Amino acid sequence: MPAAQVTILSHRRFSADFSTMSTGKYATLLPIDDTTRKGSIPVKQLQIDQLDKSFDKQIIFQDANYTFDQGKVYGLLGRNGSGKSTLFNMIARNIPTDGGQILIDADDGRGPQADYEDITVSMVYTQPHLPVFMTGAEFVKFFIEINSRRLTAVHTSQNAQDFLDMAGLSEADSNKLLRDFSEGMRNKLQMVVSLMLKPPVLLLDEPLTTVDVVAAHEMQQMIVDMKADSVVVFSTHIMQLAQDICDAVVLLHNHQLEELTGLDIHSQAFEDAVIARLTDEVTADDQQ
Ligand SMILES: Nc1ncnc2c1ncn2[C@@H]1O[C@H](COP(=O)(O)OP(=O)(O)OP(=O)(O)O)[C@@H](O)[C@H]1O
Repeated sequence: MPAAQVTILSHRRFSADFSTMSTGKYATLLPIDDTTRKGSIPVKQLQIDQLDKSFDKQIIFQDANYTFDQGKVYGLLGRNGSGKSTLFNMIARNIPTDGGQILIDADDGRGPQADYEDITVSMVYTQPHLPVFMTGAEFVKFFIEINSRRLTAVHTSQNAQDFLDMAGLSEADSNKLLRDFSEGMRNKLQMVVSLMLKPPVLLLDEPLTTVDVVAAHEMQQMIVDMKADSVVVFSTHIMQLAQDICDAVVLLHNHQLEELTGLDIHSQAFEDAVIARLTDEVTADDQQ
C-alpha cells in the first residue's frame, strides 16, 4: 500500500505528513501531554479477534484471529500484497476494520479493550516521512523536546548527537537536511527515535531493508531488547532476519493469521514449511 502519512507516533487522531508540514503544525498534532500520558501503561496482549477487511471486492482479512503477547518478538510473514501493512495500519487505527475487533489488554485491570486511545502504538515504516526541511540534529532536538516527559531521564539528559550517534550518523551527516539523507540514514534515524520512546506496542513494517549490515545488526539487538517491555511485531520478507530475531513467526495467508508451530525456527524444515504454506496462497491481488 502507499506509504502512510505517519512516521514516529501513529495514532488516529494525530497522523501527520512530515514531508509537507511546518514545525508548528507538527507540534500541534503531537500534544505533549497526551503522548506523555499514553505509553505509561504496559500492555500484556494485542488480540486480533474475527477481523475482516476488504478493499472494494478484494478480501484482505476474513475472520482472522491471533493473539500477540508481550515478551516476544513476532515475525509477520506473507506474500506481497497479503495485507501486512494493512494489518499494522488497522492496529495503529490509521484505517478502520470492516468487522471483528482489535483489542489491547493493558496492565490496568480493565481487561482487553477495543478502545485503546490511551495506549501508544508506534509504527516504524519502510519509507519514513520525516520533516525534510529539518537537519538530522534539528529533528532529534525537536523530537526530544516534544517527547521530553515520555523519554526517560537518561534519554533527556543526552544531547541530540547521542541519539544521532546511535543511528550511526556523524556530525557532518547530522547537519544535513533530512531531504539530503540517504534512505538508509532516514530509516536508521526513524528506528532510533521510535525505539527510544519504548512504546508498549511496536509495529515494524520491513524497517531494516535499507540499512547497512552494521546498523542492521545493532538495530536487531535494539528490537530484541524491546520485547521486555513491549508487544513487538515485525514484518519482513527476509527469512533469515525472522529466524535471527523472532520468537514466533506468524503467517498471513489466505486472509488468516497463523503461527507456524512445532518446528525449530532455525531449521531448514521451518523455512521449507513457510515457503510451502505461502506458495499455497491465493494472494489478494490474484482475486482481482
Ligand atoms: N487504501 C487502499 N485501497 C485499495 N487497496 C488497498 C489499499 N491499501 C492496500 N490495498 C491493497 O491491499 C492489499 C494488501 O496491501 P498491503 O500493503 O497491506 O500488503 P503487504 O502485505 O504489506 O504487501 P508488501 O509485502 O508488498 O509490502 C494489496 O493488494 C493493496 O493493493
